[in-house]
Amino acid sequence: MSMIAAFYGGKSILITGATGFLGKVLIEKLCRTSPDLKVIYILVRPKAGHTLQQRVSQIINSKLFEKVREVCPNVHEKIRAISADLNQNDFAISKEDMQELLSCTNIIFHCAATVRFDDHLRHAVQLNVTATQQLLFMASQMPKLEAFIHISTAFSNCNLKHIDEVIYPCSVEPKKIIDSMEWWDDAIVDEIAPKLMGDWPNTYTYTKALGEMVVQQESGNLNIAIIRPSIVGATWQEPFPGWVDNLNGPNGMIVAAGRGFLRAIRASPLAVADLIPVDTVINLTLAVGWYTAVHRPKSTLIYHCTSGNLNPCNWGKMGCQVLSTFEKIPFEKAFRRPHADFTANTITVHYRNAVSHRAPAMIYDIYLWLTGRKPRMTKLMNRLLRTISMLEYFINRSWEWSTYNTEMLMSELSPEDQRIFNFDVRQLNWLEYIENYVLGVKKYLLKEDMAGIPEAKQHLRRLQNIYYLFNTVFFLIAWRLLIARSQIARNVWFFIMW
Ligand SMILES: CCCCCCCCCCCCCCCCCCCCCCCC(=O)SCCNC(=O)CCNC(=O)[C@H](O)C(C)(C)COP(=O)(O)OP(=O)(O)OC[C@H]1O[C@@H](n2cnc3c(N)ncnc32)[C@H](O)[C@@H]1OP(=O)(O)O
Ligand SMILES: NC(=O)C1=CN([C@@H]2O[C@H](COP(=O)(O)OP(=O)(O)OC[C@H]3O[C@@H](n4cnc5c(N)ncnc54)[C@H](OP(=O)(O)O)[C@@H]3O)[C@@H](O)[C@H]2O)C=CC1
Repeated sequence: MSMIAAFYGGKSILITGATGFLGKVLIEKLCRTSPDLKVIYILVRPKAGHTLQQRVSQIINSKLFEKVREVCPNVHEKIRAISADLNQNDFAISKEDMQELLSCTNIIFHCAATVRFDDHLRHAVQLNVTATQQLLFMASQMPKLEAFIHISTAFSNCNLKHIDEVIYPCSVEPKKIIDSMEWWDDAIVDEIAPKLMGDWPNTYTYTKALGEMVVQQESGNLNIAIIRPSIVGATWQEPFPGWVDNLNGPNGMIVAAGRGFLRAIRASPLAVADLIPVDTVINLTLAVGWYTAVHRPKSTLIYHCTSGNLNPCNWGKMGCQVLSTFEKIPFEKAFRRPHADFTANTITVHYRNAVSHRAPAMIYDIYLWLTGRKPRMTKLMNRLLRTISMLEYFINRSWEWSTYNTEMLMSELSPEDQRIFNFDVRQLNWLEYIENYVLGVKKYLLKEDMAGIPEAKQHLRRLQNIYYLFNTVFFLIAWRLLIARSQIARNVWFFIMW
């Protein structure tokens, strides 16, 4: 019998960020392995014209929950959506709901965050720092609370090269920043942000570091643990390989490369690609929840959920495998035949952006304009280049994360739990994982049918022929202009003809 699965039986669990990438996989695994849990409270905001109930139904009826619907047919009754906005005071939760949460919750998993790199500092502080502080305050009023698990990121200290499982202080106290945000106007925040952020590359990583400090400072008597995943990718094994549903991190780049938009990216092929499958993160999270509640460690433990020091893979190997998977499993509606490489220096990057990214987009827009359609490719390409510029920081450096606590926890699990809640990334076969990842992007993110593969291959052959034709015409025109202007070129031409 799994001790972890049994532990969650009969429990009332509160999850923030339940509608996000990690949140959905967390609920899925909880409901599948502990169908006898009492209730999962999820804090959800109405969004994009959907009510809370519609949002929950969408999740439960999705492909990801296929197995859960078999194991736990009453899953609808297990999940109780509570209307909440983490940007509001008391999260705008009604009095009755708040009362129920305070009196019943046993475990909290805090996943909600803004993961945008370019978010305004005020908004990032509000969600990643102030909301964490408020949730801790709520937790301190919960008499039945056994554990509070905070999801952070391995990049919260990306300004360091070697990172231990400890909290590193930021130069300005988070409380001071929270207070200042109340009276600083946006102009002041914009001016002061670079100074506050120092060598953090974006507001996301900086505010996640502040969030950890808040957890440490406000932990009081709570049983708290922090999990720091690196770049979270598609599922490795559960509930099935390759599931992914957003464009964050590598996902958007795989789409852009597979559709032929992405031709070159500034990256160090030898830098470690510290990817971690989302089901591995969730298995560790559930194991940490159990361990923190049952063993009650004296201090707040931090768990690195990374792959680099146990089973490293670099961007070069990953890129090659992504491209070779496109040969077998091409994406539909490609703009150009997929082909991309890594560039190293700034001059090459500018050259490749002009020649391989902007020029084809402009040519295609001219074609759209000439055929009476709205040009859109240049705009799309500019967006892609902006996204790449934000990701570059993470693909040109390597970090070392120590994983003592994570390895300690692995050794504490029974063989049964090690199997059901596997977070041993040493068993991961990268080539197989990446192939399933690309396949998952095609099936679950782009919603493409496998039956369309022959047609997609034919489309790529057509694109190849257009490419050859275009190059031939371009070469002939260039050559014709050259021989019209240069005696040497004319001599070469007559020599060849002769
Ligand atoms: C030797 C051979 C070499 C071969 C090379 C070829 C290889 C191919 C690929 C290999 C993979 C390499 C990839 C490297 C990726 C590395 C990632 C590192 C990430 C480190 C993360 C740290 C981990 C974390 O803790 S947090 C989680 C990560 N967070 C994010 O990723 C968020 C990043 N996103 C943002 O900050 C924003 O979305 C931003 C700034 C990028 C874009 O903002 P903008 O306002 O312009 O757009 P949005 O409003 O967000 O969206 C508008 C529109 O665009 C669509 N979109 C969004 N993101 C992407 C994207 N990445 N790609 C494509 N499209 C995107 C979005 O859906 C919207 O579409 P609509 O139709 O308008 O709704
Ligand atoms: N994805 C990754 O690569 C990594 C993620 N992490 C961490 O994991 C956690 C989860 O990330 P991930 O699942 O990828 O993120 P997502 O962006 O997919 O999900 C974010 C979640 O937070 C919720 N949320 C955002 N703002 C509010 C608000 N004002 N009120 C209520 N809920 C809100 C979102 O709800 P809604 O659906 O309404 O927007 C969504 O459920 C984060 O803490 C992140 O820092 C760490 C390392 C890597």
